[in-house]
Amino acid sequence: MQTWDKLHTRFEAIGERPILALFEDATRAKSFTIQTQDMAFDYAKTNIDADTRADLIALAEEAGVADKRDAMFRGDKINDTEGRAVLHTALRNRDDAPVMVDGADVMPAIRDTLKRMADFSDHIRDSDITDVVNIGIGGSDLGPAMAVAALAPYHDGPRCHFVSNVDGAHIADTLRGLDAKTTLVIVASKTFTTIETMTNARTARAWMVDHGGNPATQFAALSTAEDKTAAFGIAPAQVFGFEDWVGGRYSVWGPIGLSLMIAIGPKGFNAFLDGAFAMDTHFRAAEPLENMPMMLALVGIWHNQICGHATRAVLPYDERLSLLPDYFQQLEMESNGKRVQMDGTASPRDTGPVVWGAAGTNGQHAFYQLIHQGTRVIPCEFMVAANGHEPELAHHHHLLIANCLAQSEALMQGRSLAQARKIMQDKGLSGDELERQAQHRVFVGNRPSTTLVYDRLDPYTLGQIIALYEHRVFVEGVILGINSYDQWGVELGKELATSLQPVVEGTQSAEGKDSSTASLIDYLIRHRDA
Ligand SMILES: O=P(O)(O)OC[C@H]1O[C@](O)(CO)[C@@H](O)[C@@H]1O
Repeated sequence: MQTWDKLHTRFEAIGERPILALFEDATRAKSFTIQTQDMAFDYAKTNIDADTRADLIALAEEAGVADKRDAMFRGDKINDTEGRAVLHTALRNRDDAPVMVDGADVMPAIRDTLKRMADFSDHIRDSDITDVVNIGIGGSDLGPAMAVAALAPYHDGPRCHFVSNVDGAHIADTLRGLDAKTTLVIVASKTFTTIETMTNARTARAWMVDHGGNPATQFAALSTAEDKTAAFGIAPAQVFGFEDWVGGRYSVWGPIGLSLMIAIGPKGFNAFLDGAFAMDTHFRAAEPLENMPMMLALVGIWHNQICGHATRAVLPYDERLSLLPDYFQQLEMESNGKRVQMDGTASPRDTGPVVWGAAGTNGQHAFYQLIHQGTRVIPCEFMVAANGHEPELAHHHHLLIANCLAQSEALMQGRSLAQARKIMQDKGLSGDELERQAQHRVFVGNRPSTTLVYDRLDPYTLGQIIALYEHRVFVEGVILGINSYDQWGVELGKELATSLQPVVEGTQSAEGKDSSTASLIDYLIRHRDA
C-alpha cells in the first residue's frame, strides 16, 4: 500500500515535467532499454525516472511476482476460481524437465500430441487439400488467424481461412468459391459447446455433404472435450486434445495452432515455440531491471494505475501484424478486466486498461489525430522490424521505420505555441488570425510511448513477442491481485442469448423482458422478411 502511495506522490510531484528533460542524462536511452537476444524494448520516452522505476520494481516484489511466476511454471493451481493450473508454457517447454500437475508429468502427452499434429500436418500438406477452414472464436480463432497472417512469407501449405462470427455472412462468404472435395474443416473449441462455433461447424458439415466432400475424412477437431468431438462424429485420429490448464486466449501453442502448423509446416511451428520458450527462459531468469516482460508490465501499471491513462494503443508498424491489436485485446482485456481481487473483495483501483490499436502507417491517417492533439493521453506501444521480407522494396521498409520513429518523437516533443506562431507567420498571417490559427497547430507533446524493435518477423520472433505480452499480462495481474485466468464476465451475455433465442424465433413471448428489449425484438420480428 505504501509503495502505491509513494508512486502516486511521485506522479503528482512530476507534474508537467517534460519527458525530454530526462534525456539530459546521456545514458537515458541505454539505461531505459532492455535487450534479450535480438529484441530490444525501449521505454526511455516515458516519464519514468530511475527512482520511479525502483518503486515500480518494489511494487512487483511486494506483490510476490517472482514466487507467483515460479508457481505458474511449476504447475500450481494459480487459477483458483476454476481450480486449475496455468500451463500454456508447458506447451512450448523445450527442455527435458518434467512439469507436474496432480502428481503426474504432463510433458509426455504434450510431446505426443505435438508429434501427432506434425504427422497430420505433413499428411495434409502432401495431400490434395487446397484450403483449410478453421472454425473457432475468441482464443480458438484470434491466435491462429493472427499468426497465419503474421507469417505469410513462411506459408507454403494450403490456403487458410478463419470463420468465427455466428453471423451467417461469415461462413457463407468464406465457403463461397471453395471446393468441398479439397477443403479441410478444423473445428477449434476448447469446450466444444460454444454456440457460434458449433453452429458454424454444423453449417460447414452440411455444405461439405451437399457439395460432394467427405466430413469423415475432411473434418478435424481441437478440443479438451473428446466425448463431444466423438458425438459430433469426428474420428479420434483427427482429434487433437489438450487439457483444461490451457486457457483459450493462451492456446495457440498447442492443438489450437494446428492451422498455423499446416500453413508453415512443423519446422516453422517448432521455431515459433522455440521463440516463446526463449522468452519464458528470459522471464524466469532475468533480474527485474533486465526483465523485458516485467518492465513492460511496470510501464503499463505506471501509465494505467498511477497516471490514470485508461487505454493503451498497440501500434505494430508491420502490416502482417494487423490482427495483433485484436489478439492482444482479448489477451489483456479478458485476462485483466476484473472487478474483484483473488479474495473476492473489490479492487481498490482500476484494473486492466482498454487495449486497442491498428497497424501503422494506416492508423496515422485515422486516429492519430486524437493521440497527438486530443485531450486524453494514450500511451502508445510501437513495434517495428529492422528488416522486411521484400528486399526489392527496401525503400518501403525505410519509410515504414521513419514513420514509426517520427510518431514517437512527435508525441514526446510536441510543437510549442511559439513554433506554431512562426509557421503561421511564415505563411503570411498576422494579428488575431495568426493567433487563432497557431493554436490549432500546437502539439502539447510529452505523450509517452515505448518501442519494441526486432530483426525480422519470423516464426521465432513472433513466438517471442506473444510470450512477452502474455507474461506482461501475468505480472500486471499479480500486482493488481486479480485472477488473470478466468473469464466469468462472458457468461451472463451467453446465458441471456440462449434465453432470448426462442423469443427472437417467435416461439416464446417477450413477457418479463424489459420494455426496451421487448420493443427491439418486436421491431426486428415485424420487419423480418416473410
Ligand atoms: O474454445 P471455446 O471453448 O469455443 O471458447 C472460445 C472463447 O470463448 C471464451 O470462453 C469467451 O467467451 C474465450 O475465453 C474463448 O477463447
